Amino acid sequence: FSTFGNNFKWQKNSLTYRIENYTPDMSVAEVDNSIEKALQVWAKVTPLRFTRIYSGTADIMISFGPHGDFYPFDGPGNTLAHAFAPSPGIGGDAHFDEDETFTFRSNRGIVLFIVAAHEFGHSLGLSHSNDPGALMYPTYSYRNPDTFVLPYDDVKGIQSLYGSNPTV
Ligand SMILES: CC(C)C[C@H](CS(C)(=N)=N)C(=O)N[C@H]1Cc2cn(c3ccccc23)CCCCCCNC1=O
Ligand SMILES: [Ca+2]
Ligand SMILES: [Zn+2]
Ligand SMILES: [Zn+2]
Repeated sequence: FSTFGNNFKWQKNSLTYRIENYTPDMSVAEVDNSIEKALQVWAKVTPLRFTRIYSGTADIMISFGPHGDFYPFDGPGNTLAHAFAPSPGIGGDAHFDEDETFTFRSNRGIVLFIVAAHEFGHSLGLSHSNDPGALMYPTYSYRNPDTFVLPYDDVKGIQSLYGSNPTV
């Protein structure tokens, strides 16, 4: 695993997130569920807790499609999404490329849950791993969201920043 360094981590365990808009590829409920599960992947192994807000500025602002920062997207395939390391403002935000076809669990598209879990790794301070089985490996690979378990390399990485879950 690798991180952006110890000064690129949240100084609080309670974080807010906001889903600013939706992809037409999936139902609202499927997008909400994919995002919530992707955040729970990280909450399960750390003291981090996530609260959804519906207006104003959240720590993690989630959006699909054109979004006016310096990283325009690149059409279907290629880069699927990007996210910013912890910091005020755009830090933590996750942007998904609307040119992708996102799916809930089908491998006939890009599984939003997997991409979101990877992006939130960045939002929390992880950069890439060279372990091909790691969630934070630089390239996407299909995994069934219903049976997904966070690989150990990613658990070590996130716990190196935030420690383990005090309730288990
Ligand atoms: C890990 C993801 C969830 C997030 C990362 C982006 S990020 C910033 N969050 N680390 C991602 O999109 N990686 C590319 C990397 C990539 C693979 N290829 C590419 C061809 C061109 C450009 C990029 C790529 C080869 C062809 C396959 C293209 C489709 C899949 N794309 C990827 O896996
Ligand atoms: Ca793309
Ligand atoms: Zn962006
Ligand atoms: Zn990445």
